Amino acid sequence: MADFEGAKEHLLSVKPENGRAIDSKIEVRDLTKLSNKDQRILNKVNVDIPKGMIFGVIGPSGSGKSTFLRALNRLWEPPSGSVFLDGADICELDVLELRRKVGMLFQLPALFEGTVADNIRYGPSLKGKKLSEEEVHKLLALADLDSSFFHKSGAELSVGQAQRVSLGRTLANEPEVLLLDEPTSALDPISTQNIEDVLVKLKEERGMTIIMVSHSIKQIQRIADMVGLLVEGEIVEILDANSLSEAKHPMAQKFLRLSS
Ligand SMILES: Nc1ncnc2c1ncn2[C@@H]1O[C@H](COP(=O)(O)OP(=O)(O)OP(=O)(O)O)[C@@H](O)[C@H]1O
Repeated sequence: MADFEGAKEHLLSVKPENGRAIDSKIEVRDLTKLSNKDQRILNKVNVDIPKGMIFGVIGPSGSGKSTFLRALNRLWEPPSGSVFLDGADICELDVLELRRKVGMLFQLPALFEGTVADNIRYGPSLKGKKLSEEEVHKLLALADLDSSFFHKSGAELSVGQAQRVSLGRTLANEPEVLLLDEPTSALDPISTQNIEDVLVKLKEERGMTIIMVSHSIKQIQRIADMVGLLVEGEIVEILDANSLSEAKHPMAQKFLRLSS
């Protein structure tokens, strides 16, 4: 397991606005989003996410978790505030290149027509690269799918299998960061565990930075290193995933009490 103790201490002790955290992969500064009716969906969110960490995002329904996640690969453009990837403002990066580096997985998998191999090959093909059979098999294995899936049609897969193909398709772009929006909420416990195992492996073996929204406190405790608690569009606390009971914000305490 990677040693995050220094990064954790730093994250817990330094206010992001006071400067860049050590080895941050993602820095979010004063990220704000208003709704059409001028309601604050996100309100000056500041957070530094260290490289190679699984960072969980939890909070009540409607608190802005998905909106936060979607800002990180420009599924919406921040009207106010900034997001930096390795110190570079993401608004200054080519958006397709950004989305290769910062891959995203949603609650429900949406596969393209065709075989599993077609799906896995899709991202690289946009850059003119055709993955070899061996490369596809490696990606299948990485997503915990055996070689029998290669020729299967996306339409004949279970939701759990399709979610793993989605993960393999995202990994084919060789992302450095994975954004996951409740990726296991539609899955049974076994499929959930398969995905969790893959995520932990990606972190430990590839140093991938993973940011995951989840409604499951238990899941966050199982796999996350740090957790950001979003309440009414604000990150009110950042905690060690093993110390959620130490939350001090009253809404955070209430949310955690009712969720456990
Ligand atoms: N494009 C939009 N226009 C207006 N309001 C929006 C838009 N997108 C989201 N919202 C509102 O912003 C708030 C936050 O939504 P978001 O989906 O980010 O919350 P969430 O924490 O992910 O919720 P959940 O846990 O239920 O998925 C909600 O009140 C939602 O209705």
